[in-house]
Amino acid sequence: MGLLVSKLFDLFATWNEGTPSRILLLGLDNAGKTTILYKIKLNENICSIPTIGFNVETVSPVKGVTFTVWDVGGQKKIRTLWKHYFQNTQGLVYVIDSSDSERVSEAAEELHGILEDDAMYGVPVVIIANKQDLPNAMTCSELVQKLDLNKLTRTKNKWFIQNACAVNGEGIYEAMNQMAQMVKENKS
Ligand SMILES: Nc1nc2c(ncn2[C@@H]2O[C@H](COP(=O)(O)OP(=O)(O)OP(=O)(O)O)[C@@H](O)[C@H]2O)c(=O)[nH]1
Ligand SMILES: [Mg+2]
Repeated sequence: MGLLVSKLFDLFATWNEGTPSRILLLGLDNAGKTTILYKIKLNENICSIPTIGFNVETVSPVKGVTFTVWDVGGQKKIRTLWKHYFQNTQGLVYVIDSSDSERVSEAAEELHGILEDDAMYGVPVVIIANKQDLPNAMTCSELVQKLDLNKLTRTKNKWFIQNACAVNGEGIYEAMNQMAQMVKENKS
């Protein structure tokens, strides 16, 4: 009997691993979300246009891990649509244009707004400090301050910040690997 239960448990674990986790990819317009999505999916630099609506792709950025990634347009007038994608989200990837210091407070406000929603309670967050190739890109430690990331711990969201450059792919694997770990920890 014990053996049967153990076998069933293993079977369930395998099945559960194969189920894609639902990941939401958000951030202000022009942050680089769509560029990141297709870098992961195709390992190519696509010529992106601003997203009106969303893109969704199933990707396997890390061995043994499958994500369904929802990339939702970030223009101000369509950010009110973000909340319709929150339900059942298992991880949030929040993308920042690190060279855009003028809009970093707007990016912070939107991030905290997302995480105030009940549906996002406890959802782990990976912040991608994108566009590190551009001059005057803010560093991760600057962004921790400017985005007030320590507040997230108080709202029960584990977080991690990763430097990246979507155009050459630097830091993208690391960000996804971290997301995979955090989603796994959150499930168990
Ligand atoms: N220099 C540089 N440019 C980048 C990087 N990542 C993205 N871009 C450029 O930034 C611009 C916007 O990228 P998108 O991926 O379309 O941005 P988005 O976040 O999807 O924007 P919306 O769909 O409007 O919300 C494009 O011209 C990209 O080529 C990066 O790491 N470095
Ligand atoms: Mg886009």
